[in-house]
Amino acid sequence: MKVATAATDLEYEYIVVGSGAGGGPLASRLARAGHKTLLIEAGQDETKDLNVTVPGYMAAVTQDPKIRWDIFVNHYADQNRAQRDPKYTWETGPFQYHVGPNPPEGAKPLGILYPRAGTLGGCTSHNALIWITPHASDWNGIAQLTGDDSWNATNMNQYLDKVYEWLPTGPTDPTILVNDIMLAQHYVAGAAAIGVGPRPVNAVPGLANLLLNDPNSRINPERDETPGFFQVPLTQQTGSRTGVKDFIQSTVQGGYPLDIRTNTFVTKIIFDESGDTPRATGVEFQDGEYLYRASPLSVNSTAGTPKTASASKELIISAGAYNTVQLLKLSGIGPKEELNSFNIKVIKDLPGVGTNLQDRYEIPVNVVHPNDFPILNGCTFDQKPHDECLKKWEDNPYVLGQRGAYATNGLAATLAIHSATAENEDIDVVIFGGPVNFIGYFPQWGDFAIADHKHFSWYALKAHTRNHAGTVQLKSTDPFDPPLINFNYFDTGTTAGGADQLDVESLVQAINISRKALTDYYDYDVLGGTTFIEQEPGDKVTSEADLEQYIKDRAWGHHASCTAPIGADNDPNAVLDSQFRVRGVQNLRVVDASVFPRIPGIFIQSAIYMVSEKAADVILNG
Ligand SMILES: Cc1cc2nc3c(=O)[nH]c(=O)nc-3n(C[C@H](O)[C@H](O)[C@H](O)COP(=O)(O)OP(=O)(O)OC[C@H]3O[C@@H](n4cnc5c(N)ncnc54)[C@H](O)[C@@H]3O)c2cc1C
Repeated sequence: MKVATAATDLEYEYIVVGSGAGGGPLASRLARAGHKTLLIEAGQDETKDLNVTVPGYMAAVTQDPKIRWDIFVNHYADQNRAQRDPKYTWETGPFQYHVGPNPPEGAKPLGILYPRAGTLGGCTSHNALIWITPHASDWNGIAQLTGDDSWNATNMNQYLDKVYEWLPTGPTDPTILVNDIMLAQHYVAGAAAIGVGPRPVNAVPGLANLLLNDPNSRINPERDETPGFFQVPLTQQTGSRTGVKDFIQSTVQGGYPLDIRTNTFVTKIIFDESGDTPRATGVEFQDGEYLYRASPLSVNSTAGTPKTASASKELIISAGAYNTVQLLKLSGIGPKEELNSFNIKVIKDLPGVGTNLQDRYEIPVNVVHPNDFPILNGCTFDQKPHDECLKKWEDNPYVLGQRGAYATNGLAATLAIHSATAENEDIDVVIFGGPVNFIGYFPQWGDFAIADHKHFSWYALKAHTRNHAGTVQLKSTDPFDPPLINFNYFDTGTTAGGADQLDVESLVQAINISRKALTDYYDYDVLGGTTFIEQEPGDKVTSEADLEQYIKDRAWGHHASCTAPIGADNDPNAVLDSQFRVRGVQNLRVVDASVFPRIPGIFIQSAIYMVSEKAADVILNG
């Protein structure tokens, strides 16, 4: 890969900061249009690492010290309340953690782990690969809010086509699943719980048929509202992870003028203030591995000397929902009071920067069987010579069905539901099933999730959540210090019109459906799967009130977004206009998960990729 090295090299037409879902496609498109473009990435290129390429390692990759950033967030400002979550984490030494109650003397409270990736491809290089495209209402909402018709869903379709030019996707091969009868029994029961299960005698072929249902169907005009049982499309091709990393690399290999500068951390945006309106002209950065203090390898890192790079046309910030906010604020773009309190010179008072933080709410029902799921036989998830599933994956590179368990993320099927408290006609809850013990994120969550092969989770995700009361604020003026992140969950966040309660009720309904799937499992005992015991929430948590408490204590999210939102011209909290331009300054845009006024769809990477393609179109074609 071509790498820009000396500071004197660094004059570009466009600079894009961050190579994730937002920055990667855009930088590639700008270069493919012939523009000299610099893509700056804090992390390094780990795209050949098996942790990244093997879908079955999707938990292991989030623990990889070369890739991971440990960000800790607060679900509740009240720490006593926050600590009701058994995932609440304490620091006992540098990157040494205690999880749960009774921390050792002197341990420092941190909050809830929010995994992030500092690496080429950003979080798309470590995410769970799930590919579910946005709802039409997501785009039409932005069109309505801004009066910019180019956001309407029909027009946005072209950007999905653009993404598919470089991103292969596909579901888990059904033959991998139907060989595991216990797993198949869970899946048919899930289908039965929502009224579409095959008859028991026809369970296995019936399941194979159900797994043909595509949740992203572009043929069904009622796709957004259609409940049912669906396959889960993944960002994979013949069982290897795909993502923007591939598009970036093929752009460089194709000889387009794209320079990638990895191990480079941008600390500040440079403005020319000589005119009436401040104009972004470039960035200050430092070279060095693992500079950000969220990286466990930062303990040994040393920053290089500060350098600069200039952009003659535009600078685009795509550092993700947390880091884009941090960079804007450190550069003088944000709420005046907060900037003043840190003695940061105000370039533009934009009160909305770092507000409006949104996410899903997710919650599991987990059971344990007395025996292992056969699909996981030989899987040790550790790349060691005894990892027979890796051998199978490596020995069968071309045929998806023969690559075995590692050719999937383990979450092969989902129930899609329109909950009783959904805001509109769209599906608003999905419930994924897989042979895993998933209870959310905490240090070493991946090891916990696959510590044995006996667990099964139905885990629910509430889409179109109503809470928009989260914040991202500076902790200090040190650019390597992660910011303060408060989600203000449920009744401590957006409560107008009973918003918090409506979201909780959707999740109670999801738990009840998950439990029905577990009851219906026994209707299919002709398949011969063994019995199980519910562990989470557990048989003592049954009343409505107890279920609500379980959800409020333990829910989590992993689609942080909306912190530098696009909005109407007359909205003082709108950070961006409908063309991604930062209001009140010139030559500066934001393109990543931050840009949404409302959290889109069910899974967010598709929406961000589409937005990135749209931004390229706007920048190149006006
Ligand atoms: C564990 C996990 C699983 C997920 N699974 C799914 C899934 O299955 N499906 C789905 O749709 N979504 C999933 N997501 C969410 C999705 O991957 C992210 O929302 C998406 O990648 C965000 O894109 P982004 O461009 O906003 O930010 P990112 O992808 O985070 O990219 C930002 C990049 O900017 C770099 N950067 C940050 N600050 C600086 C700086 N100052 N200087 C230089 N570089 C910088 C970072 O290193 C990073 O590479 C998951 C997220 C997590 C954490």
